[in-house]
Amino acid sequence: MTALLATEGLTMRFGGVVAVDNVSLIVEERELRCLIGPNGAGKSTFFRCLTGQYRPSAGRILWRGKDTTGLEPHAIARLGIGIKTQVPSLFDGLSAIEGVTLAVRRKHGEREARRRGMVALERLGIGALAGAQVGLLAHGQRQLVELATVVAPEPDLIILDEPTAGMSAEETAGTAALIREMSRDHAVVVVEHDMQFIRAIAGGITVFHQGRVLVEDCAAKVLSDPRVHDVYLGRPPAPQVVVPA
Ligand SMILES: Nc1ncnc2c1ncn2[C@@H]1O[C@H](COP(=O)(O)OP(=O)(O)OP(=O)(O)O)[C@@H](O)[C@H]1O
Repeated sequence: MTALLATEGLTMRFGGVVAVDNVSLIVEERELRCLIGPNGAGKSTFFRCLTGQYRPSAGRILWRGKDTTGLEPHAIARLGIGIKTQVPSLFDGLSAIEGVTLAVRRKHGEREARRRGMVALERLGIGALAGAQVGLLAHGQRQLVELATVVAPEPDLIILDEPTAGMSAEETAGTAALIREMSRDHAVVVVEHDMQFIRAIAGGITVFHQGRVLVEDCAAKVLSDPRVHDVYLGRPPAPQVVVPA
């Protein structure tokens, strides 16, 4: 069967630096995958190639088997890929529902866009914040509204760059649960540093190291792999790594 998203030999060079080195990766429908790795491993560069911010130096990106290498970000969004970068995308002066409605209005009329926006806010547990001004929300709440704008257009694939950055432990646990829930209907790829979050998500993990894929497996195996501990955590595996079923 054709994969939802595939990269073939994806490579990104900056002068003499090979930030992403011949990465072939497959994401299936409704798969939940975390991309992890130490600082400088190439995760952000890979993310930016997938989202159209960078045009790869070599290799291909295939969406449902079709070559989409080098498409601009707006064209990638139109394929059915929802992207959340670390850069805030919402206007401070809008209410949460106005912000989320904007994200859906391209595809639907105002009333239907608002209805879908409300569904997305409720799905993320923040329906009560619909009327709140985005600029006045706490950081974690704002992140959830940003996530709602990504989910509301019902993309087939959601790509998130460090969605829990700056969140409290409670918000991080809540976001992990939400992302697991989202992955029932959407494929989700998450670039993340937070090991608590990665354990809580317990999806598949791809570990980057020096621009390449070092290990790719389920969370339980990856988190107890000595190679991962060597390069990523810099210490031997903990005696017991508990991963939720
Ligand atoms: N625009 C750029 N110009 C030159 N070198 C770059 C550029 N962006 C990234 N690099 C280099 O490419 C390599 C991979 O960087 P990248 O930011 O993708 O890693 P990362 O895994 O996302 O790291 P972090 O977790 O710190 O964000 C690093 O050596 C980095 O210095």
